[in-house]
Amino acid sequence: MSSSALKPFKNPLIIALDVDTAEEAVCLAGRLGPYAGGFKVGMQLFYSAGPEAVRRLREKKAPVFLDLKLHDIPNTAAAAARALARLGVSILNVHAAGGRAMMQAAAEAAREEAEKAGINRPLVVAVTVLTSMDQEMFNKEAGMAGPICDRVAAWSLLAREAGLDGVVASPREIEVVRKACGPGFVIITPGIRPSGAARDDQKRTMTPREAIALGANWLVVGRPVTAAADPVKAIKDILDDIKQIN
Ligand SMILES: O=c1ccn([C@@H]2O[C@H](COP(=O)(O)O)[C@@H](O)[C@H]2O)c(=O)[nH]1
Repeated sequence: MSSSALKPFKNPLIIALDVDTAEEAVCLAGRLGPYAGGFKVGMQLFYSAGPEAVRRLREKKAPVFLDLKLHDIPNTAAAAARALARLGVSILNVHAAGGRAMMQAAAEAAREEAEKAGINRPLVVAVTVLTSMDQEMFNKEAGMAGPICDRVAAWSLLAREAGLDGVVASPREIEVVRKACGPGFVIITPGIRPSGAARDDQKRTMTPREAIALGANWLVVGRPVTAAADPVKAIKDILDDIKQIN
C-alpha cells in the first residue's frame, strides 16, 4: 500500500459535511480547508446531491471519507464499493454486521477498481456499533447480548481478518480495539464532543483531547464545528485542544 493511501489526511480532524447541497459543502470545505485534515461525506449530502458533491470536493483537492456504511449481500456491496472507489475517495466504509464475506468482497473490489483506475486505493474500514447507541439500547432494542465493547472488539478482529484497514468506533472502545488489533489498525472515532457541549443524539462520547490521547487515528466532528456560530473558531479550538497533549 502506498504511504499516501495510509496517511490520506494532513491532521487527525475530519469534518462531517452534513449539509444538503454540493454548494454548501464546497463553501464549508473552502472555509475550513486550511484547518481540517479532511472532510466526511455522509448519507445526507450523498443522497441529496449525489456523487457530484464528492467530485466537486475532489476537484478542490479536498480529501474525502465517504461514509455510506455499505451493508448488503457480498456481490452488491462489492459492486457499490467499486463505484465509490472510482470517485477517488480516501476512505470508504461498510458495516461489520454484514459479515466477513461482505467486508472482504467490498475491500477487494475497492482495491481492484482503484488499481484499474490508477489512483490511490481507498482505506476500507468497518463501522462497528453506532456511537448513538448506549448499552441499554444495544441490549434491549438491538437485541445484542453483552457489553458493547466486547462486540466492538470482536467485529474489529473480524474486520482485520477480512483484510480491512480499520474500524469506526466510539472513543470509548479505542483501547479494546487497539489491544485486539494492534498498532497498525486504523481507528476512526465519531462521537467527539468538546467539554461542555450540549447533550444530543450521540451517546458514547469523549472530548477531542481524550480520544487522541487514547490513540484514535482520526476524529470525525460534525455539529460542534459546522453548527457553531463561528465554525473557524470552533475548529481552531479543537486543534488547540489536541495539540495540548504531551
Ligand atoms: O457510529 C457512528 C458512525 C458515523 N457517525 C457519523 O459521524 C458524524 C458525526 O457528526 P456529529 O455532528 O459530530 O455528531 C455524522 O455524520 C454521523 O453520521 C457517527 O456519528 N457515529
